[in-house]
This record gives sequence, structure tokens and C-alpha cells, in this order.
Amino acid sequence: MTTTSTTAATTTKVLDVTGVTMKFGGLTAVRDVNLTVNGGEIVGLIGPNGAGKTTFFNCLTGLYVPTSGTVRYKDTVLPPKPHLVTQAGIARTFQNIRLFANMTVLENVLVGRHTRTKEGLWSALLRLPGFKRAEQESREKAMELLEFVGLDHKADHLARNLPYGEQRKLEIARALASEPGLLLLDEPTAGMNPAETRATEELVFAIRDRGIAIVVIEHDIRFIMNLCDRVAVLVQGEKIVEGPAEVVQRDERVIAAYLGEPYEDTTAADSAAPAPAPEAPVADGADRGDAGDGKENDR
Ligand SMILES: Nc1ncnc2c1ncn2[C@@H]1O[C@H](COP(=O)(O)OP(=O)(O)OP(=O)(O)O)[C@@H](O)[C@H]1O
Repeated sequence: MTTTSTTAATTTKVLDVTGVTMKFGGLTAVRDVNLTVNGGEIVGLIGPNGAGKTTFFNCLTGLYVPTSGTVRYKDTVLPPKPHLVTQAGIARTFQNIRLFANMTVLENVLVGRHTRTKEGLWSALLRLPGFKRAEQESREKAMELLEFVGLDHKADHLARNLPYGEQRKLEIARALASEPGLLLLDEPTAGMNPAETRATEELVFAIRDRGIAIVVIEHDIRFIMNLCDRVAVLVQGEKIVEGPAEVVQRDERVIAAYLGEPYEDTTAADSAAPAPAPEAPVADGADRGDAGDGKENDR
């Protein structure tokens, strides 16, 4: 267990999901799922491939309009529109990295700030003093975020030239730029080596320590068990178990449907020998400039 894992959870509800169901024709990908997340909590969402985890995230962030159910953020029912969800205070990262490949690291983070900048088109075109001030403030905030994730020294690099692990960090910085109260991370350690995974754990704790609640989808069970105050398990679209990590990892239904055997932390030594970071290109279509529909590029 990492030393920074002391819980900071409060009883203030940040997210309250009730009865969310998502059907695609005859397929029910998510069935009647409830989930609450309190301030300062890190909640894990696990389950086998195709269990409905990403679909559930897409329902929370307005990429999909759920067939039924409601999503409340801090007591306000969210409309299923991605930009309104971001404006309300929920940010996310994607399973397949979606950066603006041909923009710099700093510019990628600045894009993430657009929901928080108030200056209008004319102010920008005429470069009025208000716009210049806002621009300067945005740059300072973006640089502070890059420093926070450890990428400030690469602010001028093109996103496409970053190694894979740093692209994931940049995605997180860009999500944080919208000043969220809740961050949804979809497989943040996919493709990472053990050292990068441990560093991501520390980063997630540091984000939580900034007062941001987190829901994280991940297949790396050790990562989930180290990190999460609470874990929910989806199987075939249904939430079969939810509870503290140490309880969930021993639950027979979870073992039968997903884990195969009880989770044991047998990896004390594996942080000693980090493998070289895999290089991966920025995801296809990442520089399209849109948020996509959340599914086809996730495959
Ligand atoms: N847009 C869509 N149209 C039709 N079916 C879809 C769509 N999106 C997801 N599905 C289906 O919904 C089910 C749940 O998929 P989803 O990607 O949410 O699972 P997951 O738990 O995130 O899986 P993984 O761990 O592999 O990422 C799958 O059967 C998938 O094929």
C-alpha cells in the first residue's frame, strides 16, 4: 500500500447516479446501475471486458443519452450534453488517448481550459485587454498543471512526440484544466510499465488531495486495490458488488465472474525493475478536434 493512500473522503455527495440503463437495440450494455461518489473519494469500477464500464462513463459524460436513469452532479441533474457536463464540473480521460497530436503540450492543456474562459469571440479577435489578461491567466494555470503532472519541461513539444506514458499524463492535465470536481479516468495505466503505473497511482492521490473526487476504470487489480476507497464491480451491465476494496477482492461473486482467484499483493519487488516505456502513436483521429462519440475509437 502506498504511503499517500490515507482516505480524505467526506460525506458530501459529488455524484449520484440512479437507475442508469443503456440499451443498444436488443443489447442492454448497462442495466439499472446506481452509484454515488462522495467528496474526496477514489472509486474503482472494475469488471470483465464488455461489462459496460466505458458505456457507463459515456452515460455520465453525456456522450450517450441513457435509455433511463438520472445523473446528478452536486444535486443538479446533468443534461446529456458533453460540454454542459464538463462545464458543470466533470472531466474525463479516454481509454484510447485523444490528444491534439499536432499541437504543443501547452496548447493541449489550454484547449482543456475553454469551458472556464469567459472572453468572447470579439474580445479574442480584437485582442482586447480583457482577453489578454484571460489568456495570460490561462497560460499560467496551464503551466502550473504541467508542472503538477511533471511535463512543464516539455510545454513546447508536440503532443505526438511524447512517449506513451507522458501522453497519458498530458490527457490528465488537459482534463484538470477544466477545473473539475470529479475526474473520470478510463484505464489510465493501459500500456504502462510498472514504474509508470506506480507514478500514476501517486498522481491520482495527488489529484484527490486537491479536493477532486475520482472514478477510475482499470483492469490492473493491484492498482485498483492500492488506490480505491471503494470498488464497484460490473458484470454484463449489472453492478453485482460494491464495497471497500479489501472486501470486494474476497467476494466470491467477484472471484467467480472476474478475478478468477482472490487478489494477493505478491508484487512487492516488481517496482525495482522498470521496463522501458512503450512508444505509442497518438490515437487515430486524435487531432480531429472533437470529443468523438466515446465508443468507436475506444476499440
Ligand atoms: N455504440 C455501441 N453500439 C452498440 N453496442 C455497443 C456500443 N458501445 C458499447 N456497446 C456494447 O456494449 C457492451 C459494453 O461495452 P463497454 O465497452 O462499455 O464494456 P467495457 O466494460 O468498457 O469493456 P472493456 O473492459 O473491454 O473496455 C459491449 O457488448 C459492447 O459491444
